[in-house]
Amino acid sequence: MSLGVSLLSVEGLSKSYGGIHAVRSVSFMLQAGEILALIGPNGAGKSTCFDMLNGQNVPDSGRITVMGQETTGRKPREVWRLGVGRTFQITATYPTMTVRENIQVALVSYHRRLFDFWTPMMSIERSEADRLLDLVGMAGYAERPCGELAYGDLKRLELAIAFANQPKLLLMDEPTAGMAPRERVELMRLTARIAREQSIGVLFTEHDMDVVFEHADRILVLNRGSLIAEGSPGEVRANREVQAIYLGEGLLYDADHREGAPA
Ligand SMILES: Nc1ncnc2c1ncn2[C@@H]1O[C@H](COP(=O)(O)OP(=O)(O)OP(=O)(O)O)[C@@H](O)[C@H]1O
Repeated sequence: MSLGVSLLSVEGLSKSYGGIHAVRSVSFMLQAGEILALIGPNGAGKSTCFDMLNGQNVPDSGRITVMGQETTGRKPREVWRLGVGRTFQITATYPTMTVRENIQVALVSYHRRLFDFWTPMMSIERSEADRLLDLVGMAGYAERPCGELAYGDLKRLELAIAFANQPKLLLMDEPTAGMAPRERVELMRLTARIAREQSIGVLFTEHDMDVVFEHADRILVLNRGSLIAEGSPGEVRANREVQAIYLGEGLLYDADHREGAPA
């Protein structure tokens, strides 16, 4: 992991809806190759934060900087063009097209190539599409229609599509939603491996604490719009305020009951 380069810098980000302070003066940094989790109970402000980072929502105040360029309030496509990729909670692929064609469409879009009527779609960016399929362990799926894929494979395809845009920063809003527990861990393991190999920074939200604590280098905890904790998985687990928040949801990691802890 190449720490030192600040890929993303967020300073004093705030957003209110009427009287609801969805996000209150949130600040944090993300380095290249770092896997950062944003967690918090329902309504904590995670999605609002994400949407401001990817341009879908305009902050009331604060500043977002990606690789030295301010992106605050920029449109999603502009943010994407600066190297900020994203994956969606709901899969967004073309079911009647093959797996390879879905990646080819993303590559054509990324390179802004117009369809020319004399070049069949099948031949454009084919080798790059196959390289990306190989990257996510789906080389054998290239000719299969997307609509036939199991949900876990669709998620891996989406990851390949996200990497087709050569992101420097990848935003993943609940990437493992709807997946079986074993598949969740595998998807995040795959994401983390590729991100570290290619020095891509990843910011993800996630409700599954096993996924968070196993894969995040660092964790940010939001509660009622405010950042209440930030640190390594060990530090966040041991944080009293974080434990108290998750107590009601049965996710408490009670340091007092760990082996060796004082009674
Ligand atoms: N468009 C909106 N209009 C009004 N209130 C909103 C809007 N979007 C979010 N909120 C409110 O802002 C707060 C933060 O919501 P947000 O969806 O960002 O939380 P979250 O942490 O992503 O929650 P979840 O884990 O349930 O997805 C909540 O109180 C929510 O009701």
